[in-house]
Amino acid sequence: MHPTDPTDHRQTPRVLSIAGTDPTGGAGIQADLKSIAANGGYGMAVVTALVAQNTMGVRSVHIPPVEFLTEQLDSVSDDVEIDAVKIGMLANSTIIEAVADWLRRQRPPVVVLDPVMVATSGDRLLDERAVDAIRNLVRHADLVTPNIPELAVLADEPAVSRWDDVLEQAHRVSATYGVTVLAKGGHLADGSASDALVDAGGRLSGGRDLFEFPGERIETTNTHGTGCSLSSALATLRPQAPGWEHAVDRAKRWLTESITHGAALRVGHGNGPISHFAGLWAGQDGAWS
Ligand SMILES: Nc1ncnc2c1ncn2[C@@H]1O[C@H](COP(=O)(O)OP(=O)(O)O)[C@@H](O)[C@H]1O
Ligand SMILES: Cc1ncc(COP(=O)(O)O)c(N)n1
Repeated sequence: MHPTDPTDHRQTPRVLSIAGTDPTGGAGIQADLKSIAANGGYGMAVVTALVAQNTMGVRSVHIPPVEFLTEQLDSVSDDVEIDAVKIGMLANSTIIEAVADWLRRQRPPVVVLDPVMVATSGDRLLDERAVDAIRNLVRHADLVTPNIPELAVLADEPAVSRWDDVLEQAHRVSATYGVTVLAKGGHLADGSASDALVDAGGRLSGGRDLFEFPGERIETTNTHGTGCSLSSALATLRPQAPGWEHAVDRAKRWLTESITHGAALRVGHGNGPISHFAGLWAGQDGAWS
């Protein structure tokens, strides 16, 4: 039963995305809102940066004054009880500080941080000088979801390419920052796309420090926004699930189906988007009454 069923007293999670934009709808805030809806949440969004981008790359970035960011954040939290927040593109250290300040004042029960640094196209989305600030922000999160290059930056170590090394690096990041880590294997070169939930403090169910989520690489170029979509799905599912591993298991199954059906959308000429509602649409027969 879905939580919006009036006979069901569970609350639909109210989920806030704090992120940049993608006018082609595949990544950033636009992807987050679709992902939150597809996973049973009520989506809200605060924009950190306006990004002129498409499936082929980033053209330019416009950053509104930081006071306006704080005004947006307070507008939401002064009015709405937020069950979970997903933080994505933050662009520079001034924005990171403003989000950290707001978290100190208004911390929602679930905070997922996707430490966005570089787009799939290779364009930078975080100022190189802001790396220390993002490392500090990790300490405010419950879950951080780095891809392999981002994991290495957080660890302040060279990037690794073997899965066992990824797990060890994720363990060190978890211990250093006191945070649960979802290490994402989408950048592995061996035909797999496995992820792993790692917590050096044994905060996972049963006091475990590792849950692995094996996955096979789908042959597709529709991977724009996979990280954005996964982190918002996790922020949405965590308030509904008994533990992080349950949320990751469901999110990964949903993401795999959404990646599989991305190409059918025929959006753009580069790295296309995923199909966030493929599972929902599969249940519709298409006949008009
Ligand atoms: N080609 C693919 N086939 C299946 N799963 C994928 C593929 N590419 C990425 N994923 C999955 O998408 C999610 C995002 O992974 P990744 O690409 O590593 O992060 P990011 O989008 O932040 O760079 C992970 O769950 C990863 O396993
Ligand atoms: C505004 C914004 N945020 C994040 C990404 C990264 O996307 P991906 O999930 O493909 O790494 C992006 N391209 N644009």
